[in-house]
Amino acid sequence: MLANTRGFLWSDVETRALLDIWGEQDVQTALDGNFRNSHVYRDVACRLGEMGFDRTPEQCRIRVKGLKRQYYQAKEGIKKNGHYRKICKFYDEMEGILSNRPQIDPQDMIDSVAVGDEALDGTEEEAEGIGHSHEAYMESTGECSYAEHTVKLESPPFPIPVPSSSNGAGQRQSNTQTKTPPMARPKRSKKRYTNLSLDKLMEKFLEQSMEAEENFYKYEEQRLKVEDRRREAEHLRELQMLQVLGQMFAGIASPAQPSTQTGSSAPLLGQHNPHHADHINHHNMTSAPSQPIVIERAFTLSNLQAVRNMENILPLVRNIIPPLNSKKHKGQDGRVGIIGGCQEYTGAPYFAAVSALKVGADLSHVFCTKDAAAVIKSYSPELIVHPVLDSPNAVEEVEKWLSRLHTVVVGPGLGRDDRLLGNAKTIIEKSKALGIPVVVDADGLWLIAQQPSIIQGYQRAILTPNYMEFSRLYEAVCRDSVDSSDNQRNVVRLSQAMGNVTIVQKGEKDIISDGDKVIVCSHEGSSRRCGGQGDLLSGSLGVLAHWAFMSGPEKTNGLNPSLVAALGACTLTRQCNHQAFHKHGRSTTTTDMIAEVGPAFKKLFET
Ligand SMILES: NC(=O)C1=CN([C@@H]2O[C@H](COP(=O)(O)OP(=O)(O)OC[C@H]3O[C@@H](n4cnc5c(N)ncnc54)[C@H](OP(=O)(O)O)[C@@H]3O)[C@@H](O)[C@H]2O)[C@@H](O)CC1
Ligand SMILES: Nc1ncnc2c1ncn2[C@@H]1O[C@H](COP(=O)(O)OP(=O)(O)OP(=O)(O)O)[C@@H](O)[C@H]1O
Repeated sequence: MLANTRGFLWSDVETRALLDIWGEQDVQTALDGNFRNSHVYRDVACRLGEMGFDRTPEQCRIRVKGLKRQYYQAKEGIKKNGHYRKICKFYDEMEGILSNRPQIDPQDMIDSVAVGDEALDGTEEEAEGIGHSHEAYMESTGECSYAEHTVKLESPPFPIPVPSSSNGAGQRQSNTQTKTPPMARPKRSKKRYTNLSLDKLMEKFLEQSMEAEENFYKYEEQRLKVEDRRREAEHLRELQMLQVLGQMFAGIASPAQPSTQTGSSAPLLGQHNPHHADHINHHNMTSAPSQPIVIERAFTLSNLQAVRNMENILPLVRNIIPPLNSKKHKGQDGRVGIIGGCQEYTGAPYFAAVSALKVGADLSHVFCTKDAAAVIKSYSPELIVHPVLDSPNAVEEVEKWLSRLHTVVVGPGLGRDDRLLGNAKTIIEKSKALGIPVVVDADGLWLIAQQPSIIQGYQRAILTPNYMEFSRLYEAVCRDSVDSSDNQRNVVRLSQAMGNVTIVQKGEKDIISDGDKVIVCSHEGSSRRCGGQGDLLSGSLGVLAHWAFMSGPEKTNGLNPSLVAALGACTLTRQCNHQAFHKHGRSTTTTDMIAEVGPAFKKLFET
């Protein structure tokens, strides 16, 4: 369990908050000289919680341990080669805290590692600073990469000499001795040999650390280049297609509509387009030079004439809806899997799964914990409920079904238990390997905020954060706080940082972006905000995403299928809200909205 949370990302803001608390005089005093410090870290975690950061005492302790390790490594690095400071991002903060404490010479730490049990006589704080160097290094890499990008440090190719310690003095070293400044320390002839070789070991260790770090960045750079090339090729294809479409539209444009065009010539590159509708705005927000702007031109050309308001873009959603006919068999119009549902939350997965059915999926599966399954089944006989998510072989159980599913929706009612989140992570990875569209909502987004790379760059992923979930994601990925004055820019920026994964930021207006284009949906809903509306959205989106990806570019007018699906799901959810509110007013619940899915769908997409 702990292993799952250990690597989870700490944002800079969170780390600074931790350091502020940990660096306080009373905390330091409590830690000083105390071998057992769990009560102190309980207090630290509690205070961190009051600041809005949900961390366990153990996570705080491990994070501090990693930071101390980095700090001592950096300090040692400065002594040795003067440019090792970069390994410790929070060097100044650590220096401010630790320099006020009794000095511990890094060499002492090395000595202590070599003599093993010697550290036991020091405080736990000191022992933490020196032990588990590999783990600490792995943590240190969490500073500049995500958990799965940790750089593995090779063990030294030679054994670390551990002197036999039959001598009691060799086994135990007093507290004061550990803290004695190196100059005043009595010489220990027996250890001199050990110290010398450990010096070399330390140098080698530092060299390997830097080499590993350099390699990591090298590979990361290569990976990004390959990704760029792939995206360029994709853009080129899109461009060609859109140009053809643009020409077609230009050819059929009637002279009776000259006011909708910017003249016979195409709009200037990057020029603001005055014909953007109030409800739906398409912007190419990419500041990259030629290609994306040309795409905007082609895109705008075709859409200037076809898209003027919400009613005009709905045909794209209509296009992707599979026709009903008697030749089809059960399952063909969609088999959706919801990954979520635990003891506390049984409504959310039910809402998502049943909404998927009501939109038009043929089969809707829920993969939940054992204790949630009977409850969810009792809500609806239409759902296929698998009580597997907390079983020891959860992933294998889900995997049996995965290849038959068309979409998975991860997160509604999942909860934040580490084991369930770990299983959800593996299920996402397996879905990606199968190319299945993945919608991530609610607690699934919590997981992604901890480990964005799970979904980063997967273009069939759609994330549906509410404002809170968005801020959490944004801070974790962009290492910045959201700019509340420019939501569209925030959404584009997050999408780009996530490798053009589609983001749907839900709210008063839903902002949808794939990092390249933005759609703003402000279809009329209501002011009733009962819980579960987001689940209706994610379940509907699951089905629409499958239909959109199945349809092909001619049906979506070259627009990213994720954008079309997202616009459809947002519009539908808001319409359901509108209709339900019309009937029930303040007493509207998500169940009332689900009852409106059929009529709302018909009104929006089938008339
Ligand atoms: N019937 C069921 O079974 C349902 C189960 N559900 C399931 O519950 C689980 C947890 O989901 P969650 O959304 O409550 O958790 P999380 O994101 O931590 O939010 C916590 C706090 O964030 C805030 N906040 C929220 N939205 C905001 C906004 N738009 N703008 C600003 N702030 C906002 C708000 O803080 P407050 O206003 O209370 O201070 C809130 O208390 C998840 O599995 C989900 O699927 C739901 O689907 C509902 C139906
Ligand atoms: N202020 C608002 N005005 C109109 N519609 C809104 C508003 N806020 C949210 N919505 C709509 O409600 C739907 C769900 O968004 P919401 O922010 O409630 O999600 P959520 O918090 O994830 O929901 P859940 O309760 O399922 O966790 C979206 O379709 C969104 O468009």
